[in-house]
Amino acid sequence: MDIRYAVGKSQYQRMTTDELRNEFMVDLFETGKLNLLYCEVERAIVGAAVPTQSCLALEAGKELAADYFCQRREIGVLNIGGNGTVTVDGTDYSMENLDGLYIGRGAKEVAFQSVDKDSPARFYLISYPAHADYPTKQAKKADANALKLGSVEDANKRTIYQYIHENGIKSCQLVMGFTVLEPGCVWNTMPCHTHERRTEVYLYFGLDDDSRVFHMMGPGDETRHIVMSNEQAVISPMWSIHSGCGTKAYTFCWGMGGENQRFDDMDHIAIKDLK
Ligand SMILES: O=C(O)C(=O)C[C@H](O)C(=O)CO
Ligand SMILES: [Zn+2]
Repeated sequence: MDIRYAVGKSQYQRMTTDELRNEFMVDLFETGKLNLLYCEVERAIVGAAVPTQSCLALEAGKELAADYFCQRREIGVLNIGGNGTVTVDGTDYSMENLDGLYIGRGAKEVAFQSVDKDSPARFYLISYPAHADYPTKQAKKADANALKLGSVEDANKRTIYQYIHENGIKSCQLVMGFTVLEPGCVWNTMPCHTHERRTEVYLYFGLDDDSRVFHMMGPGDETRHIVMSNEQAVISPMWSIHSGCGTKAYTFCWGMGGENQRFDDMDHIAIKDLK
């Protein structure tokens, strides 16, 4: 597992494009592999599993000094690919496109499988340390708390589907879901915000080869952007906005961990104050 150390605000001010990409952008989807990245920020682990012929088992790795991955951790899973299965301690969860799964602390064996190796499942994972056991539970788009935000005039009409949150699937600190932009809408989270109480990771997906999302980051008065392509994730530290503008509509998975789970606990920044 690679480790990504945290970058401070003052270091950020002087970083080049390549340095920003190397420190904050995460590229983990690889056919036939399960790749993980350990982030110092909130001790998040971000991962991607794309099983083909055989199933891929989630191992703790030496970085966790644990008997198994979920000994002290919880995980959120989102399938952004073809049909697949996640097996948790002998129970199979069938995962269609955009199905989610919360895996609680204490689950000993977790494995990922595809139904069709030519149209594999693409599992995105986000994990944080957990202090209590909550039951493993599947999430379906039809059961998500759906928040409709934005407008066509502001090019930001979108639906936020909340899976793991205060009033939905229970967790210790993980809050997770995904946001779908309407065709022709390109902005997410604008007007933007920070929330020093939580850090966030975004995974952009549903982009074709020629499309990109300009992910906005940094304090509101000192923004930079990172150009993201399909299935790339980006770490958003506590001091950073997280917003994006695509060359066309896209979808993204957001996941957070930290001090609280209050989705609306945000420090909003007016567009006129951005620099
Ligand atoms: O579309 C949006 O707006 C979002 O999805 C916002 C993120 O979920 C977020 O930043 C939550 O803090
Ligand atoms: Zn946020």
